[in-house]
Amino acid sequence: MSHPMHDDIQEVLYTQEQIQQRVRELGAQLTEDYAGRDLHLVTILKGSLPFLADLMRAIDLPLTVDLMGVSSYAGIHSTGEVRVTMDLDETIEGRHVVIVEDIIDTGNTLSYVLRNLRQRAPASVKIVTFLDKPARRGSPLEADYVGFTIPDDFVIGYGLDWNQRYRNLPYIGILKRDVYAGPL
Ligand SMILES: O=P(O)(O)OC[C@H]1O[C@H](OP(=O)(O)OP(=O)(O)O)[C@H](O)[C@@H]1O
Ligand SMILES: Nc1nc2[nH]cnc2c(=O)[nH]1
Repeated sequence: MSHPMHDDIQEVLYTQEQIQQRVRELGAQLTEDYAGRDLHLVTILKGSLPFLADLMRAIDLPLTVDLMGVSSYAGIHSTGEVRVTMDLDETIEGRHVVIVEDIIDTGNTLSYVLRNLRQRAPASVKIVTFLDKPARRGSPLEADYVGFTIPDDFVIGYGLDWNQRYRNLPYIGILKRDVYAGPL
């Protein structure tokens, strides 16, 4: 059945089933790597919420979760200016932190978050990102765990937005050019 939201998609990159499979694999890897340690997941809002919700249930360890609101995109463009919209609730000092991100693109957001979190003296910091788009990276930045490496297209769904919309698409797709090239 046709639906306006789905009509805006040029191509489906990853289906719901492919996403779930890959998240299970990432969860199994983290379960192995963090066995015996207290894992603290720090999620970067808002795009990472669906990934966090799935990933945390795929990790078979005692863990804790906190949220940090960070934003830098307007439409399809990075403003280059990272804004903290909500700070963490708990201290991360002495804790084993894994940052949960939906996508690393230019790397601006995570470079900022890494600098910010390292000042708080955690025991360790690693990064898990569901998507990695290395083509547009400004400075070298590598995630420790990556779901999928994608080409240089603007993607939406599974939490990822365009102007705050499409986050509820259950799959990841490429947005049609005429959607973001046209009037809002
Ligand atoms: O590597 P970068 O080029 O910095 O891009 C990646 C960031 O962009 C998106 O966040 P956005 O600013 O759109 O906020 P949101 O998660 O609330 O949508 C995404 O969730 C990442 O945090
Ligand atoms: N929705 C979305 N947000 C992003 N932030 C950085 N890159 C992207 C992208 O390709 N899609």
